[in-house]
Amino acid sequence: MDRQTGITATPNAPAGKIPQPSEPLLPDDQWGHRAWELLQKLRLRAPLIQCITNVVSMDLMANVLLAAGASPAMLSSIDEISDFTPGVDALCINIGTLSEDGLASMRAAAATAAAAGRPWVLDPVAVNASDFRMEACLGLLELRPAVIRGNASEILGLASARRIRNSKGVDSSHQSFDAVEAAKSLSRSSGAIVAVSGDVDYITDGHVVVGARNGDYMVQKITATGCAITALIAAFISVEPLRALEATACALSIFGVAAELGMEMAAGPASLRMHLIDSLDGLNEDVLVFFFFFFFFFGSGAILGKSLWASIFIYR
Ligand SMILES: Nc1ncnc2c1ncn2[C@@H]1O[C@H](COP(=O)(O)OP(=O)(O)OP(=O)(O)O)[C@@H](O)[C@H]1O
Ligand SMILES: Cc1ncsc1CCO
Ligand SMILES: [Mg+2]
Repeated sequence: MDRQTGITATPNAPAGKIPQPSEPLLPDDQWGHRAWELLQKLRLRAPLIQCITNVVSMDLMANVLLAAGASPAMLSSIDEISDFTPGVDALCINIGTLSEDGLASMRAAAATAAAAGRPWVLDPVAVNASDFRMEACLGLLELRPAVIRGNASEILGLASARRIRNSKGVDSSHQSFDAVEAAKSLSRSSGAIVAVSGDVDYITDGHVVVGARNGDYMVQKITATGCAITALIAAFISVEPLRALEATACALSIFGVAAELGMEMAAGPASLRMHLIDSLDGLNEDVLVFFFFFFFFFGSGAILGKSLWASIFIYR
């Protein structure tokens, strides 16, 4: 496991078989540096990210993208896609508040992005809730997303192409670990990198599985954080499209670092939302070390229990 970010690279293959990653896998001790490097690259390029997303997530998603250094655009009318989408750096599609019109826009935008060589990512929110959603997602998969990010229940349902019974809407009824095999199978069938969020986030190209441990339990209490992370993944892969597994893991980890840092200042979900955005803005390795010492001497002491902080400290 990389000490700085908590990312673990696990060649998850049957005994005796050598995993065949879609991209060369970083050695364990290089993931931390890579995450910061990609965040820096993102800030320098300020990629334009189009998001066709649900009405609940729009504000948080746009603010998370801005704080990370990207340029969000929540344009969703089908009449604007041919003008706008070919010029974006990446596209994020989220079916959270799906409608017939919305789906037509999503399909047109995904096809346009793909034709223009722009990567697009899919967030299959509540895919188990209705046949309409499941069929919409299965149709979108044919348009070849670069990354699919969902919670465990969503990935389990989408991987089997059948609605799972004990799901409860937009929140997960499963642990991320339970969806690892489903994620691998979905990745192989769709050709996309698949990320499952949860206490540990798992990311796979169908051959190897990478885990990212950063984050805080309280993040789940803020609606649309998963949606915002999917948009952040779009921003990361736009600056490193040929290493989408790496970029996806780094995006999840960086968001988790911001959540851990934000949690040091938060009293609950509402203030965490604010502090998370503040933390992501301007976050870099040096800032993190400064905050580590600050909270170590003046904070609650909770910092000592966090893998990131302890790891970063030991790493240095
Ligand atoms: N049990 C947990 N402990 C710590 N962090 C968690 C836990 N569950 C989820 N998270 C974190 O919460 C964030 C959102 O993930 P989650 O799985 O809740 O997405 P989601 O269900 O798609 O969210 P939403 O639909 O509200 O956007 C991720 O950063 C994830 O790492
Ligand atoms: C609560 C909610 N309902 C539809 S989308 C959404 C945001 C979290 O996915
Ligand atoms: Mg979700």
